Order: sequence, then structure tokens, then C-alpha cells
Amino acid sequence: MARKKTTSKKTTAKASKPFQLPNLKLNRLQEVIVGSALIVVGLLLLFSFISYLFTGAQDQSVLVELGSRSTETKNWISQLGAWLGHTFVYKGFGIPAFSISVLTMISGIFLFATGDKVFSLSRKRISNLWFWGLLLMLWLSIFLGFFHNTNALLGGKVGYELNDFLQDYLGLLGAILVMFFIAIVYVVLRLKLTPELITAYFSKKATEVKEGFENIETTDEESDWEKATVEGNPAPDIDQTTAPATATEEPKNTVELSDDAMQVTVPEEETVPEPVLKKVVAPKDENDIGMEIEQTLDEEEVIDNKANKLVEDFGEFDPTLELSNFQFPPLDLLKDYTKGKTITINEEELQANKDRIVETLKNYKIGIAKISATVGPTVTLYEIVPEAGIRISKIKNLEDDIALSLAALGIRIIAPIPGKGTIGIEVPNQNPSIVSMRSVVASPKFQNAEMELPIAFGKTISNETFVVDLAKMPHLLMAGATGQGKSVGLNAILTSLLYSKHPAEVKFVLVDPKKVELTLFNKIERHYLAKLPDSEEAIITDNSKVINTLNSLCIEMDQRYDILKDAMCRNLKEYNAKFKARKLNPANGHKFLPYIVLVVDEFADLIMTAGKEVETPIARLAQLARAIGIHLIIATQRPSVNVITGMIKANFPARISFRVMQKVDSRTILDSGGADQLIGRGDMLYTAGNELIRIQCAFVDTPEVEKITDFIGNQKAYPDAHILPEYVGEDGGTSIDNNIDERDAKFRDAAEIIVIAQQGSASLLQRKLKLGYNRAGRIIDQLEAAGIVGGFEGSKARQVLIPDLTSLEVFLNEEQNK
Ligand SMILES: Nc1ncnc2c1ncn2[C@@H]1O[C@H](COP(=O)(O)OP(=O)(O)OP(=O)(O)O)[C@@H](O)[C@H]1O
Repeated sequence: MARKKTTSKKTTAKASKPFQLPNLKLNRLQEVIVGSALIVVGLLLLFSFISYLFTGAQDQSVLVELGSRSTETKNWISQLGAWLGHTFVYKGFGIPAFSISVLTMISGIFLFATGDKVFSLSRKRISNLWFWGLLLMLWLSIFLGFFHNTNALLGGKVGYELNDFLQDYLGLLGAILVMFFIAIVYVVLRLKLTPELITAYFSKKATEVKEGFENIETTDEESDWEKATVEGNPAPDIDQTTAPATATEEPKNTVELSDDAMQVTVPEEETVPEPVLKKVVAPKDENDIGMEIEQTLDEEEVIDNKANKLVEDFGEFDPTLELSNFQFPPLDLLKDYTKGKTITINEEELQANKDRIVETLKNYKIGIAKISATVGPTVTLYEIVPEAGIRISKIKNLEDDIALSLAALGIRIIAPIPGKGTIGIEVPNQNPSIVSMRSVVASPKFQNAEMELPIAFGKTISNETFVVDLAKMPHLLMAGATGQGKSVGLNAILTSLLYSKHPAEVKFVLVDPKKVELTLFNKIERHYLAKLPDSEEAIITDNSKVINTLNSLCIEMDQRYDILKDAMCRNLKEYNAKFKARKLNPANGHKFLPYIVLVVDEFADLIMTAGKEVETPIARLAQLARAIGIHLIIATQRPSVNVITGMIKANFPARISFRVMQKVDSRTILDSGGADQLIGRGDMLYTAGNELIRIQCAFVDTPEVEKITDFIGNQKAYPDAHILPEYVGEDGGTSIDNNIDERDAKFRDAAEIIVIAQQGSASLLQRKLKLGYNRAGRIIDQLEAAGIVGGFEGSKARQVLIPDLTSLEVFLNEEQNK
């Protein structure tokens, strides 16, 4: 989709460009060769034209014989020169034809000297040069056509004919006026000159000239004095103390060499006078005195000018340049589940449901003034307007009774619907339709979304595509009982981003304790994923590594804040815009910063095993990371209060809930019931802090995700995944201290577990002894120091050096007796 977007942008850009050099890719050697070829061609043209001015008349007679070896011409470039001169100067544009040779040479020099790196950035400039150069040539040629009778070579045949054509229709005066008008258009468009600028320029010049005269007068006096002092003579007629009056007024760098009054005066570097606005307030009456008001104008922001110049020369910084050939996945990779099937409106079903609702309410003496239905992909919303005097809470309490009478699950009553004066009853359709990812990605709402991180969740109850900006959320909490569509939801989020963002613009940090859900994204590691230095896999499946990654993200956050502070930007969007506009110097550590999206599946599992160690960095990130482009998506099966703590909840205003089994879970995640009444299979409720929106999540199946990741993974990638800052945890480094007294209280238990399992891993201890990661890590270090387990072996578990429990007993007893 984004590909479409960019191509459409490109075409509009192309259409507005006057002329564009072909986008050839040359290597450096080819550049030098092509560059020199252009220079030679330019020179050949130049010499031919110059020579033609003098020898053209003599060569006129032999023009018909050109091509034969025996033909002799006077042109410096012989037959070719004679032909070129005749074609371009005489039959062409006259003297202005010289610009062709000059333009060719300039292009050649550019390519030869600077290479494609600069050249490709300056293509726009060069194409501009050609466009305006050729236009100027044509204008001059027509203009010189007025003087055709003086010399036919001035404007060439083209100039003469076009001039003649103009004069035939407009007459001499008309033609002159038209030419004058074109010249004005040229000057205004090309040189961006306006009458104001010209007057400003001349008034500036006038003041400069005036100041110049005044300066000459003073410097005349000064130079007399200086001449005298440099020669060692006293200053003529000027007292030593009073002489440098001008010098004190205008400080000079004066070096006193000796007592003999020899002074060498070095004029100060030219200082740019501050532009000053002067205004004189005349005295009100005889007793009043006038006043002169001076106002210094704001200084020009040089940095902007420089940046504008850079942007003019090289264009805006393009972060996607390194993978400029990257292609966004085509829509065909997504399956169209709804092919040929639109939502079927089953009128019988609608009628039957309506009748039952009306009847049930009637049984409770609730009269209905009006009822209408909106059919969604999986649920139909019946909106009723009760008769006057009916209490809303009465209807709300009938949820179960209506569900019973309709014999359906997942009935939800919204009383009243916010913003409408109605009460909503959501009833699941008998034949729900799948919302395919393809249909939401292809929707104009997603395609034209001007968002930083657009996410197409699915379709609302009124069948509208629901697109939100993750950057604005700014973090998302997601819950749902097992099998209700959480993993599909995560895939839909990731797919949306893959369809809209270039690898340079967004990076994912994926935490997947289930080990199977997000593995497919491994293929796009070097395009879209971020990882810790030295870690083999980018997708984190080991809970212990999550802590390091989260802390590393905190470091990244702090670093980004420093960079943003330095650039005086309030958020990542501003910063990147400033960087693209070349207002930030990469030499000062500035670089284009991609968004980072951290996705944590099975958050409850993580909290169970690592507790505070995970919660603290997550809360920190959630509180602070929004401005610097780190966004969290956290999914959990169990939305209990000890998993989704107050601190986490407070920082995740945007929440999604798939079906949960209990009302209390719904309350924990959404702060209200409702999620327990959903029907599952992607039926979800979304809230961004205010009302609840019921959405049918888009369905994207594993084979589709596989196709997308294959498509991206097979393309040229960055050399490595995006590397996060290194984090050395508290447990970093191995303690070689084998101090028995300082051993952990659970040391012996741990040793036994390790020896029984014959596997030296900290996570085993964590599970069996219910320890935090840091403590388990410390015990492993102590076991290593004691010689019970071997050294660290990367991703493999450590070797256990004691074969069984009896040997361990002997080993530890011996150690005690030492
Ligand atoms: N949006 C959807 N549209 C249609 N069917 C869906 C949708 N989402 C999920 N399903 C169905 O529900 C099944 C389970 O979904 P999913 O694997 O996402 O559940 P889950 O909540 O992640 O479960 P678990 O937590 O056990 O991994 C899918 O295989 C699919 O058949």
C-alpha cells in the first residue's frame, strides 16, 4: 500500500518537474569515463562553434561535400566542426547555441569530479540548470532574431523564424512586449526576484556607497596618522592621546611593540553591521525634546539558511536511501476471505431478532418507539428508542433475559449509546463473515492514513475500517482468554506496519515466550527487527533476556532524550523532520531515528518469572518513551490485577480486549464489563480512554504472514538487525569468589536441582526455586566458582561437572572440611 502511496507521490512529483535526468546507476569508474566523455563533447562543441564564427563563411561552399575524406574545411574541428557549427549556430540558435556546449561541460565536470553520490543528489540541480539554460538559449535566440539583418549568425535560423512568426501575428511592438514579458517571467521564476527585492538591493547598495564615502574620509585622516606612526614619526598635528580617537570608537587589534610609540594596527575582521531600524520622534512642543528610537532587527538564522542551501543542493535527507529499492509487500500476498461474499443481510434473521427483542421488552412492560438495525461483519446493532418515561437501567438489567429469548451468546447492551439518544443491543449474526486483512489494508482509510504508525485493526460494527495511530495511543495493552484471537490481533498490527512503513522508519523488538507465535518474523530480522549486541536471535524467547532488552531500551530512551534535547525538539516527529530538512549535523551525533515498537506476548508469564525486574523498566518506558518514539504493545491472557498493576494501567490508556471469561477480567482491562460478553474469534472491544468501540479484528493467517515475511526477507537487507545499546546487568561479569560463607541460602538446594537435571541453567533454578532472575544468576555464578557447573557457553546450558547426588554430597562435605 505504502508502495502505492510512494509511487503516486513520485508521479505527481514527476509531473511537476520540468525536466529530469535519467536515473542511471553508474559505478565510480563509469562515472569518470562518462564525465570525461561529456567534457570532451562539450569542448568539441565549443571549439567548433568558436571556429565557425570565423570560418563558417569559407566552409559554406563545402557543406554539401561533408562526409567525403578529401573534403577540406577551415574549421578547427574540421568536417565535424563545420557541420556542428552549421547545424547548431547557423541553422539552429545562433550565438546562444554556445550554452549547449557549456551545459554539457558543466555536467561532465560534475560527474567526473564528484561522482554519482553527489551527482545523484544534485541531479535535480543539474536538470534545473539544463531546463533553464535551454530556455534562456531559446529566448536569446528569438531576441537576437530582431537583429537578423545585422548578422544572420546572431540568432540563428530558429531565432529568426520564431521571431518572424511572432512579428507576423503581433507586429514588431507586440513581439518586443511579449519577449519582455517572457523575460520578466524568467527572472521572477528563475532568480526569484521581485520589485521589493530589487528596491531593497538598491537601497542597501546606496547606503553602502554612502558609508563608503564616509569611511574614505575618515580613513584618509587615519592613514596619515598610521603612516606617520609606522615610520616611527610622531603623528602629524595629532596628539598621541587623542589621535586614535577613531580607534577607540572602533576597536582595533593594536599591538604595542616598544616604548618608541610604534604601533602596528591590524584592521579588525569585517563585522556584519546589525540591521537597525531608526525612527525619530519629533518634539511635541517647544519645551519637549525629540527622541531617536533604534530597534535592532532579529539576526538571521544562519543555520536555516545553511540547511535550506543543503536541501536545495541535495534535496531532503531520505532515510530510505540505503534500501532505496525496497519493495513493500503487494496486496496479493494476503488472502481475500470475503471474495465474492459481501455481508449478507438475512432479513428473516433481522426480523426474527427484532420481534424477539420487542416481545421480551414488552413482557417487562417496556414500550419501544422506534427500532433500527446496523449490520456489521459479526454483530448486528439494534438501536431502540424506548417510549418516554422508561428507565434506562431497567433495560440494562434485561441483558440476560434478552440473551435467553434470542438464544444467543455475546449480547451486549449499551445504554445509552454515547452521542446518540438511543439504546444499543448488539446481537451476534448467525453467519458471521471474516474480515480479511486484505480488505482493511486495501481500504482507502488505511491507504490514505496520514499517521506515523497506522494500524488497521479491523471493522467496526457499522462495517467501517478502523484505523488508529499507534504513535498517538501511545502504548497498547491487549488481553483476551486463550484462543480468542490475540495472536491474530498481534499479527494484524505487525502486518499493518509492514504494509505502511519502510524498514528505515520502524523497528520491532519482539518478545515471544511461547516461542512459536512470532518466529515467522525472524526472516525480516535484518530489515525490521532490533536486538541486543551479541545476541544471536532477534526474537526474544527467553524471559531472562527480556530484562536486559528492556533495560537496554531504557538506555536507548535516555540517549534519545539527550539527542532530542540537543536538537531542541519535543518529540521524535519534530526531530526527524528537522533531520530530514538537514538542520541537524550528523557530525554531532545526529541521525535519523526509527520508531521502535516493543511487542510482548504473554506478559503475565513474564511478570510471574521476573516480577519487579520487568515491571520497573516497562513502567519507565510506558511513562516516558512516548515522545521519543518507543511504543509498547503488551498482550496477556490473564488480565489479573497482579499482572496489570495500577502503574502499568495508568500508562496504557489504549486497551483492547478480546473475549475474557469473567466480568472481573473485563473490568481489569477495560475498567468496565463487556469483554466477557464478546463472541470470540477476533471479536474485540477497543478503548482509548473514553468510549468502548466494538471491532471485528482483521484475520491474517500464519501462511499469509509467512508469505509477507518471505517477500520482505528475500530482499536486500541491512548488514545486521538494528542494534540496541549494550546493557550490563547487575549480574554482569562472573564472580570467581568461592567464599563458602557468602553463598546464597539456597545454594545447596540449587546444586541438587542442577545435578539431578544435569543442566546448568538459571531459568531452571528460577522455576524450581521460584527465584528472581538476578538471584538465580548469582547462584549459578557461585556454582561455577565452586566447580559444580562449567563456564558460560552462550545460548547452551552450562555443563554440570558432578555426575550424581552422591558425588555432590561427597564434594560438598570435602569442601566443608577444607
Ligand atoms: N479475527 C479473526 N477472525 C476470524 N477468526 C479468528 C480471528 N482471530 C482468531 N480467529 C480464530 O481463532 C483462533 C485462535 O486465535 P489465536 O491463535 O489468535 O488465539 P490466541 O488468543 O492467541 O490464543 P492463545 O493465547 O492460546 O495463543 C484462530 O486460529 C482463528 O481460527
